[in-house]
Amino acid sequence: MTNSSQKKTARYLALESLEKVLTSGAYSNLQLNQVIEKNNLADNDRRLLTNLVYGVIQHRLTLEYWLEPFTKGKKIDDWVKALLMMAIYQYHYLDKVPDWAVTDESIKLAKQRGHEGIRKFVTAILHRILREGLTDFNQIASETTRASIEYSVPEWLITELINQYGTEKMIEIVQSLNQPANQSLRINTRLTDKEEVSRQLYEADLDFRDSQVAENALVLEHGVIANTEAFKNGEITIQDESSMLAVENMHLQPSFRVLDACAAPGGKTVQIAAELDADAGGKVTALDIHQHKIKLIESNAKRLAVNDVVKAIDLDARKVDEKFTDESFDAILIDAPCSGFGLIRRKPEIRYEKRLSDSYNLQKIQLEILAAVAPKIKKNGIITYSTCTILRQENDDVVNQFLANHPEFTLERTQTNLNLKDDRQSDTLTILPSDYGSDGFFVSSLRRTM
Ligand SMILES: C[S@@+](CC[C@H](N)C(=O)[O-])C[C@H]1O[C@@H](n2cnc3c(N)ncnc32)[C@H](O)[C@@H]1O
Repeated sequence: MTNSSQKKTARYLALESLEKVLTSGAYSNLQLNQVIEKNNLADNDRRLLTNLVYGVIQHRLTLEYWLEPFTKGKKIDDWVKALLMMAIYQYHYLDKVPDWAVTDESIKLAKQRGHEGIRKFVTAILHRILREGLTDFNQIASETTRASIEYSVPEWLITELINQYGTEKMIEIVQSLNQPANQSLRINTRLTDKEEVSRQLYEADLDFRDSQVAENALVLEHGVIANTEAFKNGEITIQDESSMLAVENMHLQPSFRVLDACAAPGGKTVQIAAELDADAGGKVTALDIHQHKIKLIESNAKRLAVNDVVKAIDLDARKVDEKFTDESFDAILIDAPCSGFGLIRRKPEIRYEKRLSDSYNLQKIQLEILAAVAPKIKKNGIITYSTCTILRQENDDVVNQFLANHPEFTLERTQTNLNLKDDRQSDTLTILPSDYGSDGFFVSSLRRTM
């Protein structure tokens, strides 16, 4: 146990966080936010902490594979295993930290957290690793198992990605998952425009570029958006570029009555709201099944000064019939609950937690939501169905099954903005995390024709 007078270093905090994520199912991003908020860390310590936590989780299967020959048959505590994985991660992936420093720091941590026996055990294993080196992946006979270990993605997901995209694309996708995610921002067009925001960011010394993917997006190359005046004033908000395409495809008009059926925390509700005008009768009704998330939508709307057109209600979208008459909305967004594989870069542990059966269970809910909401769109209106996953079970399969049961709808080609190359075979749009450095995302446009 730590002596409370000792300051917790970035490595100590990383180890604590890893234990929580790897063994108690904590979410890495929430855990990190909490630790960063609680401990007054210098910038470089914060960066090291984030790098270690994300890095070890991203490469978990690889690190376990490398560690296994050195701990074979030995029973070790979870935190000691996490400490050893963290050391291997630094030896292999962090060029800037010399091996001797990693070894010293790891042994110090072992002593701080454990007893003399553990210190000796960790010291012996680290010295052996440095002496003997790490096992080559070529020793793994099966190609899928090798890809699973090398890219640290469960074997079932490797197989599924090969089935859906082919081997070459699978490799591109899984390689991209361990790259840092783009930091993008959306311009709140209710308050400002891209030119004005660009001027402010330039003056604040932030490096940014135009988005290739979405119209009102900028991508930050360097710096922190949350400290800018534009963020504090609600002129910009943090949102992934690809996720902006759902609302950009709704073809909204200021007077529209809009339903956002799965809305919390409200990222897309506020994007919709920015297009509406209360004086013209515009309004977005935002539903979420979880009551505690409703206030997230409300505070988001307030922060971006669009609360005049937002009404948030806790309601299961499968029960919309209880509250709304048929054909009450000009446009509907179903940003469905999904497996979230498009977000692996931001939540690297997702890949280990889900199974293919989860996608099929979600498909059932997605179809139930679509079927319940369908009568609420006016004739000629569009239901935009989107997810942040890249598996067809929750995307094209859902759309095709819905269309098979609803002849009153047709699939319209989802528009791509700006410079996206458009060689799609399908009218739906799937953006892979390997395409533009954004999150993976799926958008489809279902027009009611009868
Ligand atoms: C992908 S998230 C939505 C993200 C949101 N559109 C945004 O841009 O910030 C899906 C949301 O659907 C909600 N949800 C899940 N099942 C639902 C249901 N049956 N009815 C309404 N909301 C549901 C979840 O609580 C979750 O907040």
